[in-house]
Amino acid sequence: MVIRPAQNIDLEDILELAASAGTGLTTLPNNPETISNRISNSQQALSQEIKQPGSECYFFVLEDSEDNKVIGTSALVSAVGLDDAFFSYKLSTQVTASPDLGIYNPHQMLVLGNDYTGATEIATLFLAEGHRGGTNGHLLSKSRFLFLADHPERFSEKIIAEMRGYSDDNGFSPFWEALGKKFFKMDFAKADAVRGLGSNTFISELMPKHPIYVDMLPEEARAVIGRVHADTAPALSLLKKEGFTHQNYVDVFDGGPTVEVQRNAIRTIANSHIVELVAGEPTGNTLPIMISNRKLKDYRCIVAQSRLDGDQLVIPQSSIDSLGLNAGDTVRAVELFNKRRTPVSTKTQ
Ligand SMILES: NC(=[NH2+])NCCC[C@H](N)C(=O)O
Repeated sequence: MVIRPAQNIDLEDILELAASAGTGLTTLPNNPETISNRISNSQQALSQEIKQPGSECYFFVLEDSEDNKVIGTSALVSAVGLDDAFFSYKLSTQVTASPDLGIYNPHQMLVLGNDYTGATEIATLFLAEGHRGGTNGHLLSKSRFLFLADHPERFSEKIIAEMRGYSDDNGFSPFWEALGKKFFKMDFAKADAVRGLGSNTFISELMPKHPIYVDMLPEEARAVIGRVHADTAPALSLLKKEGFTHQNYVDVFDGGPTVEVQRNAIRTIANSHIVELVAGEPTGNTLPIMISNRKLKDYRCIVAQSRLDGDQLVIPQSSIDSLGLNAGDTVRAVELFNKRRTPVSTKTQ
């Protein structure tokens, strides 16, 4: 299993994954034009010298190198909201009180804003059913952090993840039904698909202009504010272990949580080391180690069983080959599982 940048030849495999992802995985639409633009944007960013984050998207795939099949996707957007406004709802508090009457009422309000403008977004995490569990989901998600660590000038200090919000098996979102639908006059799948094409202009045009009092929404909608899609729960728990926290921002369409972290606080980055590759069979107690070759266009990231306790990392020659490196080259490596926790399966984010 190898992480590498997406290429044009992956288009068909990626569309197959997109078709199986269903509604709500906004940035992986089943649309050939959007996906192929994203691949080109990514290829271009990887071959340019970039000194500060812009609207680049780095699009990665997880390839099963045995049959050259792409089984997962993930991406990094350098900075959101620079070409187009990036919207979130902030859950803020307003207190109305009348001490004379003995009435005290804290209200939650949904306030529309662009507070995450300029932040780096991790997105588009999807792993084919049948490959979930084990190390794949962790490699897909966390390889982005090793990439961030080696190319900091391309990204912001603040990293966010919009988690896919709650919707049922039929793609029905109670939050959308109660709120967005009244203003957009379309169902959730359609709104999510339009957003997936990459433009947020219709959000500025159609979203309600005033804050929304949460108390005035029906119970079914209130209940899913800040809740994730069932397939996304493992991805959220992984990000929380990396240090991401929820600061009361939610998605404007489905109420899913947006989580954030300062780049250098990300555990995978903080615990990673630059080490020299040695070809061989590791001895003693080995653990899954995530290893990045630290490159751009030729970026590769893998997991190999080894031990990370010095300046050198012993892995088989075949693993060195899949990184496109030679013995003696340096890599960035980290134990894949924080604090040796048991793996959970990761599906979508
Ligand atoms: N429906 C949502 N809350 N979508 C937000 C984005 C979900 C996911 N992070 C993605 O990249 O597509």
